[in-house]
Amino acid sequence: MSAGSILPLSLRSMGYTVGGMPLLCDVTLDIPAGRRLVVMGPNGAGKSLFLRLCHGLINPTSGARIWADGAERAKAQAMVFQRPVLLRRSVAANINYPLRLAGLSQQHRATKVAETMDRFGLGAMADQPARLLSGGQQQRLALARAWAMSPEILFLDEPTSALDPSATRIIEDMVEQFSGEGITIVMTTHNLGQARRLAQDVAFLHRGRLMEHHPAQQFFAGPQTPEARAFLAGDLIW
Ligand SMILES: Nc1ncnc2c1ncn2[C@@H]1O[C@H](COP(=O)(O)OP(=O)(O)OP(=O)(O)O)[C@@H](O)[C@H]1O
Repeated sequence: MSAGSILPLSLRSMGYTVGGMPLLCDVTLDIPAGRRLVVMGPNGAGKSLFLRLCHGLINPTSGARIWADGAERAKAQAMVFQRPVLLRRSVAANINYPLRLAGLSQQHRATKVAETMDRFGLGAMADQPARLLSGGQQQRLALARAWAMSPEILFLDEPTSALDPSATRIIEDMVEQFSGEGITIVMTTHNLGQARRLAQDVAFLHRGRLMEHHPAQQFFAGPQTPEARAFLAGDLIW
């Protein structure tokens, strides 16, 4: 952990119960800086909930989510969803808006927006309405906008599940670039090939429980629970 870092993120017996129904139970896990963690599991396992709890969109109803800097909701983090949430504004304005909310000066913002568009090939679309971009371009913009906020950790909830293979490839390349810059990645995916390509660590959830948390090689070579074995074999849908 570097001085002032928000990482590791420590989850201690974290749970989330709604209306007496436990949706996530007793998750204990450390997310250290600089790793790519892929969260896997069948439909309804609790993957999205896990990400939303980590990011702070919702709070655990039991246990704890502890950022290393002690903040209740760490600032140096961002989340990107399966369907990008974009403003009815231009591409450039979409990147600019959260920077303004974060209090960056106009000059600093202008530099950052230009750098971001240039870096991710969005310059030619700067003035286009963001919502008219293709799905792949919109997701590229959502990731670029998140990157512009200089996050230490980025949560990605099935970022490519609505995209075709070439758009998926671009997003995977971006994830690898972010990771190469030291940004910690936590992402969910249903795509086993993608998980194998991107994961350094795997957390496997089933019915709201963390069944396995291992380095990716170990998980794929020898899953330890019958549920994870069945999942990797394509035999566990729920
Ligand atoms: N606010 C809520 N109130 C009640 N139930 C919820 C709420 N949020 C999620 N759930 C339920 O919790 C379970 C886990 O949902 P979650 O979206 O995290 O699953 P997931 O692993 O991401 O699934 P999928 O792979 O299908 O996207 C599901 O059964 C879902 O219906």
